[in-house]
Amino acid sequence: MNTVTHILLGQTLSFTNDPFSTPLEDAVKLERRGAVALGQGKVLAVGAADDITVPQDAKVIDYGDALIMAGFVDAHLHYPQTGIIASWGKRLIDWLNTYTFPEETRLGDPAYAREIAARYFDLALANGTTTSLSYATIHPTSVDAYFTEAQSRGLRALTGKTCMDRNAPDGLRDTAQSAYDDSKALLEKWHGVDRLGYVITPRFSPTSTPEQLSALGALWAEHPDCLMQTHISEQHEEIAWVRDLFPDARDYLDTYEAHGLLGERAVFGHAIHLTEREEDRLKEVGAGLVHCPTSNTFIGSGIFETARMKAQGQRVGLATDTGGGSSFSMLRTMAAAYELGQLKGQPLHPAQLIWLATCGSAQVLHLADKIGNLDVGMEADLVVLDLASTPAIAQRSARAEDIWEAVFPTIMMGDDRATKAVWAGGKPVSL
Ligand SMILES: Nc1nc2[nH]cnc2c(=O)[nH]1
Ligand SMILES: [Zn+2]
Repeated sequence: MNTVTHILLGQTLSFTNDPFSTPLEDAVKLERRGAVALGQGKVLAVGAADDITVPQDAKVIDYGDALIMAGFVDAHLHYPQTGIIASWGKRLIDWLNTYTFPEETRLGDPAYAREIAARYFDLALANGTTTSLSYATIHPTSVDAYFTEAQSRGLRALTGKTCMDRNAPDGLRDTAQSAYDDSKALLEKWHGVDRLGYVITPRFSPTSTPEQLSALGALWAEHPDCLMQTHISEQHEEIAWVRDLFPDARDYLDTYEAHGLLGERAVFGHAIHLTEREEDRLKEVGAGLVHCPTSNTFIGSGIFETARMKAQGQRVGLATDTGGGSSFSMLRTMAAAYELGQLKGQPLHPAQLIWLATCGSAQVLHLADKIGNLDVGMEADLVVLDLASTPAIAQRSARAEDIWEAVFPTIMMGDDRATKAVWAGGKPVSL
């Protein structure tokens, strides 16, 4: 028997289809005065408040005009870079060497890794992000720190030990064999425990030898239910470097494919400057591409063409890429995606932006049957957004003529002040 423990009242937003390929009226279900019934960590009912019966023992929480929707799913970030977010003036390779690698070295200290993991989840939850797919550092204890923190908060969370056996400083390199052994041990320890998922994680081709890529490809073949995440085609200098390092590869994607690191459960961060062959192959395989718009402008990488990639039939998610990205907020990230779309003459509709930050990312993570949408049977990970969280936003949303005009000012100008409440696994999160 499913016992309803909580009824949440407010405006509700659910997706019934992908708004990139389906007209809005058939893609989104909105209730002006909606209700969500929760119990056993799941969504048990969603509908018009008038249509939902409130069991006697259920606690009713009325959020007024606030928007109740699925919690945000951040499909690519680096929790170890929390402390160096917003570091000035470098492009990718310089940025890695100057800011990132020294900070990631510090996470070799398990106590520091625990401190940063806790800080990261505090910030993510304050911004309404309920699931994060993060990179860890090369240190196995950095994976333990992240999973332990997520587990204690009841979160669905994913990460993996970042593997690098070349072109990284002393103290931040493993080997092909130790990357395989450590990843395997962590996978066996954490994958499928509670709401946690292990992700096989070669950082990117420049920091892995062909031997290491092959070792991780072999591990993935032994555990095909895991995701594999890495970076691809973020900056032109990086692509040229990959060409030098892998002279026999057809292109950047081939450096992964040749080593068993391409498949439906692959999650590629950035994917900005792809060749036609790479785009065709990624689509054929059904791999996930993750758009990281604040990172792409912050590091000066280029413009991912979201609308074009979606029209091609690519699987696309959205992410902060903290700390190359300049924010912990998926609202800010949607705003950046909108602005980049404008630069390409392809403005994304607010429904498409929200879909990317929830359903789209969940699809890339192969978790769309569990998270990323407000629907019966889904895990109860929710964010409740105040659509009038600042005077500037409130005065604009006050004259809105429909929900999209009401929500767009929060997408463009909102931050953690818009997070009225967060629910994770059916429980309220204290913010
Ligand atoms: N933005 C970003 N790109 C990368 N490519 C390889 N590592 C990284 C990283 O940490 N951040
Ligand atoms: Zn990244």
